[in-house]
Amino acid sequence: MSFLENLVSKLRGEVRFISDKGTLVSYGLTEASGDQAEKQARATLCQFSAACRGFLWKRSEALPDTYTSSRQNQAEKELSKRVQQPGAEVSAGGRAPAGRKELHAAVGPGTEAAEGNRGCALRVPGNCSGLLPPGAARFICKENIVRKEPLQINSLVVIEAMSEKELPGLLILDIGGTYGVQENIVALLKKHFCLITMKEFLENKKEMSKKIQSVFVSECRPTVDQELLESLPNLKVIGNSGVGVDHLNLKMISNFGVKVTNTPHAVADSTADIGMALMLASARRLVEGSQIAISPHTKYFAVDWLGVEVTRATLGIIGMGRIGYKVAQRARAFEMKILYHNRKQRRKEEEQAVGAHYCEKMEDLLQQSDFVMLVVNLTPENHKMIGKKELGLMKPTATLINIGRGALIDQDALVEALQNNVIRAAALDVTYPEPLPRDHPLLKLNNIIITPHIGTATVQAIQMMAEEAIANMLAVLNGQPIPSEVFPK
Ligand SMILES: O=C(O)C(=O)CO
Repeated sequence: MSFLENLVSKLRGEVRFISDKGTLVSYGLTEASGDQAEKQARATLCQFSAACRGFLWKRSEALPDTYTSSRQNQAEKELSKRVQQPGAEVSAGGRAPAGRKELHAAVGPGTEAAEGNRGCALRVPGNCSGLLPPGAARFICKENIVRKEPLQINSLVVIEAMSEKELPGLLILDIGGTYGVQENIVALLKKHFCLITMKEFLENKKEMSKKIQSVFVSECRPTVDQELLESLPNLKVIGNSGVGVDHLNLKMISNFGVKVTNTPHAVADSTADIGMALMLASARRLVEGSQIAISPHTKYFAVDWLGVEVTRATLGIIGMGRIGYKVAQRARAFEMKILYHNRKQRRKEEEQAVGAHYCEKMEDLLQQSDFVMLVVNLTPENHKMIGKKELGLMKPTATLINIGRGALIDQDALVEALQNNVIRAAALDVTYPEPLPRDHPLLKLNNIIITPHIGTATVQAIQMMAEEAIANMLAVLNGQPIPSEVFPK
C-alpha cells in the first residue's frame, strides 16, 4: 500500500479530494466560531495528525509560490526548504479563523513551525509540531479552486475532515504490474471513484462488496463472471475500456440489472492507424526487410527483393463502423480504391467523402480486393467468418489484415492458405489465443506479420479510453443519459 493509500484508508470516509503530491491539508466545515471553532480545529488536527503519525514523506515538493504578503512568503519559503528534504517528518498544525465557518488544518513536512505563521500551531507528540501557512489557508478556502483545478495546488493534498458523500467504489484488477491499471490512469479514476483492487476486495469481501458500484474492465480484466456478479449487490455498471466486449457475457450481466458501457470514440484513430501500419508493413515486407538490414550474415542487398504497392491498390474493408471509416479516410490519401461490406450501407455523402463502394455480398469484395481488412466486432454470428472458402475467393496476390478479433478467422485455414500461397500474406494484430502458443504454425511462416494486439496501445488512446469509460460510468451512477451503452442482443 502506498503512503497515501495507507493514510487515506485510515481516514476512510473523510476524503474528498486527493492530489497525490506534497503537503497534506485537511479542511471541513463547522458552525462554530471563535474559541469554539478553534477547539474543533484542534480536535480535527489531533485526529488528523494521529493518522499521519509515523509516516515519512516519500516525495518532497515545494509549496506553491502563489502567496503575496512578504512575511507569509518568508514563512512559506522556509517551509518549502524543509519540504525539499526527503524523509522529513510529518508535522501538523492549523487554525480556525474566528468568525469563519471554514475549519482548516494543514500538515506539512518539517520539524518546527516556520516563523511568521499566524495560525494556531499544534504540538503533537513525536517531535511533530506544525503550522498552517496563512496563504495556504486562504488558498484552500476557495473550495471550488481546490476541486476544479487541483494542479494549481500541485503541492497540496486536500482531505476533508468531516465527510460529505463518499466517492463510489470502483473495482479494478490491480494497480500497476503485468495486468494492473497504469498509474496515470489510476490517477484519473481516483478523481471520481474510490478504487478497490481485486486483492482488497477478496481480503475484505463483506465490507468492500457493499461499496463497489462499478467495475473498470481494462484488457479484459478483471473477469466478470457469475460469481463476481453475485457477490456485488450494489453493482450498477461495468465500464469497459475498449470497444470490443466479446469477453463479457452481456445477457448474464444484464440479468443482474447491471449496465455495460464501452469506448468506441477513444479507440477509433489509434486502431485505424494500426490497420494502416500493418497494411503498409506487409505490402513492403518491412519486418523481413529490417531483419535483412540488421542480420550479421547480410553481405549485400538483393535487387530482386520486392514488395507490392499500397498506392492505387484496392482495399476491401469488412466492417464500416467508426474504425472502418477512419481506415477509409486514411486509405483515400493513398489513392486506394475502397470497397466495403457492412451490415448497413453508409449514407451516399459518407461514401462519397472517402470514395467507398458498397459490396452487399462479402464474396464480391474478397474477389476484387488487393488488401482485405477485418474491422468488425466479434459476435457469435461472425465467428470464423474468414475460412477456407473465403480465403480461396481472394486473389493469390492479396493480403489479409485483421484488427478486429482473432476468432474472426479460421486460423487453421489461414495457415494452409499461407503455406500454399493461396493468398500472398497476412498481417494480424489479433489472434486466438493471445499470445499464440510458441509452437503455433503461424509463427513459423515468413509471409505473416503478427503484432501483440496493440490497436489502442498508445499513451493518448489509453488516456482517452479511461476518460470515456469514466464519463459512461458516472452517467450510469448519476442517472444521466449514457454516452456509450452496450446492449445484449
Ligand atoms: O477496443 C478494442 O476492443 C480493441 O481491441 C482495440 O484494439
